[in-house]
Amino acid sequence: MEEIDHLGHERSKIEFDVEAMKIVWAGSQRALEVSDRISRLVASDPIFRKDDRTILSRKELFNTTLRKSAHAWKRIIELRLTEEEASRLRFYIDQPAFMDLHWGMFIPAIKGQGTEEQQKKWLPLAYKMQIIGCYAQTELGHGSNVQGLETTATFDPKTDEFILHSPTLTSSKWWPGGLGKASTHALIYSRLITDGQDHGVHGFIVQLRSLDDHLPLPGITIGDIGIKFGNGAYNSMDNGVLRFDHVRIPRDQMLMRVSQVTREGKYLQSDVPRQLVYGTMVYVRQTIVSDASCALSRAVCIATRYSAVRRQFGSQDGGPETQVIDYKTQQNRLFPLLASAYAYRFVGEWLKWLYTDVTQRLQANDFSTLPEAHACTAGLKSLTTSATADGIEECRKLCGGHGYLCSSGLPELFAVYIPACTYEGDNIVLLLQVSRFLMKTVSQLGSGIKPVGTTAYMGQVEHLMQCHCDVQRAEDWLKPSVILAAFQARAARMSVACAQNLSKFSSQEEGFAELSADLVEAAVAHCQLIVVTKYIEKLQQAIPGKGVKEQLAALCNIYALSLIHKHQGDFLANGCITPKQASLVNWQLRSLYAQVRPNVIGLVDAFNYTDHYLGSILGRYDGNVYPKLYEEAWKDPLNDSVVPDGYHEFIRPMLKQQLRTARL
Ligand SMILES: CCCCCCCC/C=C\CCCCCCCCCC(=O)SCCNC(=O)CCNC(=O)[C@H](O)C(C)(C)COP(=O)(O)OP(=O)(O)OC[C@H]1O[C@@H](n2cnc3c(N)ncnc32)[C@H](O)[C@@H]1OP(=O)(O)O
Ligand SMILES: Cc1cc2nc3c(=O)[nH]c(=O)nc-3n(C[C@H](O)[C@H](O)[C@H](O)COP(=O)(O)OP(=O)(O)OC[C@H]3O[C@@H](n4cnc5c(N)ncnc54)[C@H](O)[C@@H]3O)c2cc1C
Repeated sequence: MEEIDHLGHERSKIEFDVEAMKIVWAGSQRALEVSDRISRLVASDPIFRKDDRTILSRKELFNTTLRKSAHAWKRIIELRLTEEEASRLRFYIDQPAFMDLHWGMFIPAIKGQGTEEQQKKWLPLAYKMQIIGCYAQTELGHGSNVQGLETTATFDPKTDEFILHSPTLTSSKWWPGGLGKASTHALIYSRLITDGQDHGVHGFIVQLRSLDDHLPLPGITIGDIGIKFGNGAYNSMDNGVLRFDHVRIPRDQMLMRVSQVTREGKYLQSDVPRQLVYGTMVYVRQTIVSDASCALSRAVCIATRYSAVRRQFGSQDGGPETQVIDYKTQQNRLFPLLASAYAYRFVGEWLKWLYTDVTQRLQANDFSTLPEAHACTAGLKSLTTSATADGIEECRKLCGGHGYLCSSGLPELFAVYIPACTYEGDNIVLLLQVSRFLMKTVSQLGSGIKPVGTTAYMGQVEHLMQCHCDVQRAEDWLKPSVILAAFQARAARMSVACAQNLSKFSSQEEGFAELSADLVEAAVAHCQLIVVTKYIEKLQQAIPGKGVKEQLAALCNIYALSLIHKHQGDFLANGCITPKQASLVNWQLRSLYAQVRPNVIGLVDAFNYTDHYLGSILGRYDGNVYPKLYEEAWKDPLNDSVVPDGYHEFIRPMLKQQLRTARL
């Protein structure tokens, strides 16, 4: 029987080349080919099914994680998948697992902080999965404040070993993914003590479990920290707890690229900056920005398709009711999220370039761009994950009641995504790092040090402090130069205001503590400017395909103007725009919504997500929502029997008792 495309009418209205847009979204024709092939491979393999995840017990869920990970590894070997293909495989399997930490943090940490000799010894074992590693930094008492970690690694010159110890309850390692049940090894961040002196936090490779029977090695207490938010979701991950009781490791298991301990116990600091100990976090924060565009685009794809299927009110003369996507309020909530998904995609691409560039420089001992890379990764990680978490929840609401069903895919997506606002650095703590960087930049203005990179706009601070926005008609808001000038003026004015207010305090520290809420807002303004700038730069490149660039330009304008609307308090209070110009933003936004409306199904089809990956009845490609929702309900285990278990024990006696009371 031929399948009916319930969204066919929508697809017939699309005004641009969706196939060409798929290439832009994937990054290249080759990336699209890889993504497409691997997504189909995963969707067609029954071991990777995920429709039962929310009803499995924790043990069953973890067992599926182990099975899927082992099967994925088998397929990687059998099919000789490249690193890119393997990473796509993990993406489409779509189940957080210990493998993420092994490949995503343990290996990068050894690469970034290990000496050549250490890399030669450990990386081949890790690449072949002969050991499984995790990244154990956070403790029960400290996560954000890395310098406050309490685990100690004390050098014993008699035996040429470090003694790992957890001196307090709060020093227990707590949270590391993969630690609880799967890992054989861990990168332990702990205070280095030599000759009674504390040298601060350093990384150590420590074996935790036997490679023969997986039992914890002597002196090691280890387990899972317990069930986390939401059904399914991040509970496939074995986040763990770990304590050391005087565990000995050889000296050469301290990662020694940044600093070394000699055979005699002497502590040596190399020319490499200490902050490189934090390098793995910079790497992962960069990947999290691209992940944000994936998570947001997934939610938006579901909400957009469903909004085109769903009809409510507005029927005239017995005709069809209005598609909810045609309500302006629905568009005003949904289209900026669609635009944000594209914006995060492009800023993620740029951040990847920035990270590659800084890594090459670090290898050549050029550390000049490290502060900028830290500020950009920290700030953009914070901005994009907060907006994505809120955006997923908004998409759930956009789907009305059915969005609350697990079969919509949105509750699980929300539950699995929200810890991104916390892990790899709490979002507020990270924004405070950005504001520190901005305050330093402002304090150096006029000193001859020219601001570069993403703070180059501060070089024109005098102009930005008093310039006026050049918008008279709504269409003027479509000019990239006008948008950029408004965002630059807002960011510069907010940073300068913070710097001026800071100078009123007797100490920088006191000022930072008192003004931290304002500082965070200045950091957000700076990060939003980066996203807008990188999107506009993307549009300056050649982008082939009929109508593709026009759609991307419309989305760029929606992204920027919806932010001006949302933060108009900042723009107005700082005198960057007038109230009249703020109202023209809304006029222009409405016109942009009308422009993209016929194309939105094409814009979400361009993500090229399979129904397996979306995991949502509301977001099905064919829009066949109602029969499938109805079918799905009957699969619930509660419907296995017509009369529920427990009827005789609880319901019947209650009913009978009421009967007796009524008779009395
Ligand atoms: C199937 C097989 C294939 C599989 C393939 C899989 C691929 C998988 C890929 C990816 C998957 C990844 C999955 C990841 C899941 C997420 C898991 C989550 C893991 C974690 O959460 S790990 C723990 C993270 N913890 C944190 O982020 C802690 C946050 N805190 C900090 O970062 C710091 O403590 C701080 C920055 C907040 C403060 O540090 P502190 O030392 O006190 O520093 P300051 O005094 O403030 O600053 C001093 C100075 O240093 C600069 N600086 C700080 N940090 C950095 C840095 N990272 N880099 C460079 N510089 C830094 C700071 O700006 C100051 O500079 P200044 O002196 O002002 O010039
Ligand atoms: C799902 C998940 C997976 C994780 N995986 C790992 C892992 O694999 N390895 C690992 O080592 N860790 C991991 N973590 C730990 C994670 O990195 C930390 O939880 C995170 O860095 C936040 O630190 P915290 O818990 O100490 O938060 P806290 O710092 O205690 O934050 C609590 C509150 O205090 C506020 N706050 C803290 N400091 C300041 C400040 N200076 N100014 C203003 N406000 C402040 C925060 O904004 C927040 O609102 C994971 C966490 C989660 C949730």
